[in-house]
Amino acid sequence: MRRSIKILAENLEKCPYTSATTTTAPPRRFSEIPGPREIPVIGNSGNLKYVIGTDAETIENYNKHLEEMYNKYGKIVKEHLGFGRKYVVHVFDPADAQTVFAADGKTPFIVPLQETTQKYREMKGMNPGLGNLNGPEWYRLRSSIQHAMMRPQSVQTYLPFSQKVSEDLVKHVAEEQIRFGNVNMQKVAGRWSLESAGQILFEKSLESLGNRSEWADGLIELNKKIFQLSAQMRLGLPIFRLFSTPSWRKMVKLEDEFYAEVDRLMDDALDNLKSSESDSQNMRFASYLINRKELNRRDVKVILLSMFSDGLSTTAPMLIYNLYNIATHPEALRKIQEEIKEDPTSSKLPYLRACIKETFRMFPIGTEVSRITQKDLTLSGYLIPAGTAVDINTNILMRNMILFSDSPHEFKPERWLEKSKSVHPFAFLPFGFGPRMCAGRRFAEQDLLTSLAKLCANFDIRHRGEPITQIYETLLLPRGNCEFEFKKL
Ligand code: HEM
Repeated sequence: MRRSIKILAENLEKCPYTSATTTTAPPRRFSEIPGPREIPVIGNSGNLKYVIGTDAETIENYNKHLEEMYNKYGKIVKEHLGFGRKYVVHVFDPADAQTVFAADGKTPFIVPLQETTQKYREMKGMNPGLGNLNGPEWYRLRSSIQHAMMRPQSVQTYLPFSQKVSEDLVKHVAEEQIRFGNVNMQKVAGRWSLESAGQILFEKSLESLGNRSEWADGLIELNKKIFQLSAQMRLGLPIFRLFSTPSWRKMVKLEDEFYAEVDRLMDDALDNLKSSESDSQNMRFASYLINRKELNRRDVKVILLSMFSDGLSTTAPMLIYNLYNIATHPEALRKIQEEIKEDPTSSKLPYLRACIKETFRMFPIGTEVSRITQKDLTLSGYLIPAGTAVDINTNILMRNMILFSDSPHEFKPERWLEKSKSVHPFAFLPFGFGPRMCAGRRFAEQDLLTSLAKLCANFDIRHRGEPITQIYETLLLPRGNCEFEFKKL
């Protein structure tokens, strides 16, 4: 990891943002970090709006609250969460992000994205899963999938399945277009991500893009409700930690329903797969896992469940955001179509890749990448003691005026193709960084590239109506008109 930091840091001198943060003065005290006024018990004055008014609009605008804090207090802000919770330090400077990641060590510690899911799994005697674990148990499970998930060559094994899913998607989109006159991508993207998860994780078609689309819609809706409620409970009063509140009981019911379905899918897959002596390089994911001697069936299920639940809510919105950018920029669609026409079998597609990268920048799926520091650090000149929760606000960083000064809110895929333009290497972190970087990154990138290429090669795509924006529902999910017109070429 140190080497990758070194490589990424090669452009640093060119960045005005970084040099401003370099200082030799002794660090200032933690208590001096700027932030909203603190009120005993409640914590930050800013928390009041979440405690008093956990209405949907307040929660949905949490990302705007972060932006306001950045505008008001600057590139480092301290917030006390109140009600027995501790401080979180928000950083909005890529140089600080680099310092935090450099200190990650072999087992970076994180604050779980969904505390409610962690609590539910603990209550049921389940392992909390990759994205909620810390320490040696996280390391043991993560090491066992590193080879199969993170090496580009390993993920290539799944290319034929990804291509099959993209062909099913094209067929499904054409049918929906004829049937409804427009395609509701909120539904179709969810079915697509479920189908892809089935192929990768359960080694079979779930027929989500075929005759089981209603079943798929039900599971996706359930997952959406869990994310919405989880956002409310994360920002509201944390009474559910102590008592069984109505929200907690509702959450347990939703999670029960979700796990009953996923458990059945995992058991079906594992009962049908056998241990094999064949070359593990060419095995699909579940087969690869059951052939790992260090993993028992329970471990395999923990990994499958983590991958399933983390993948379901991320790739579907990313497909929608990509389609939106492409459909609202006809010249970009034309360039993608020309690129594909020139070399129909190539998977290089530099222009489409730049469009995807630009969409990750403009529509980040998460508000932050979190870490709990394991040693004392100096961030923006302030001393941060070990054990502090630090949120690296990727959402703000990737649309920052200084870092993307020419046009942070414009869709400009060309910025990723122009070699002369240097972007701070820690300003663009859609998948996080280091040993805890998104475990599904390669799958997500491959699926998006393959399916977007297929859609662009087959259709002229149009978006009309209310623009798509983002709202906070634990992740940053689409709001606006997600209906598209797909005209067969
Ligand atoms: C397009 C989509 C996606 C984005 C932008 C995304 C982003 C992220 C980010 C930012 C993290 C935290 C990384 C860190 O702390 O440094 C993460 C973690 C994770 N992601 Fe993704 N993700 C995506 C898709 C997926 C998919 C498709 C899967 C599964 C197939 C997946 C599985 C996971 C898992 C298991 C973790 C936890 C890793 C750990 O803590 O060891 N993600 N993702």
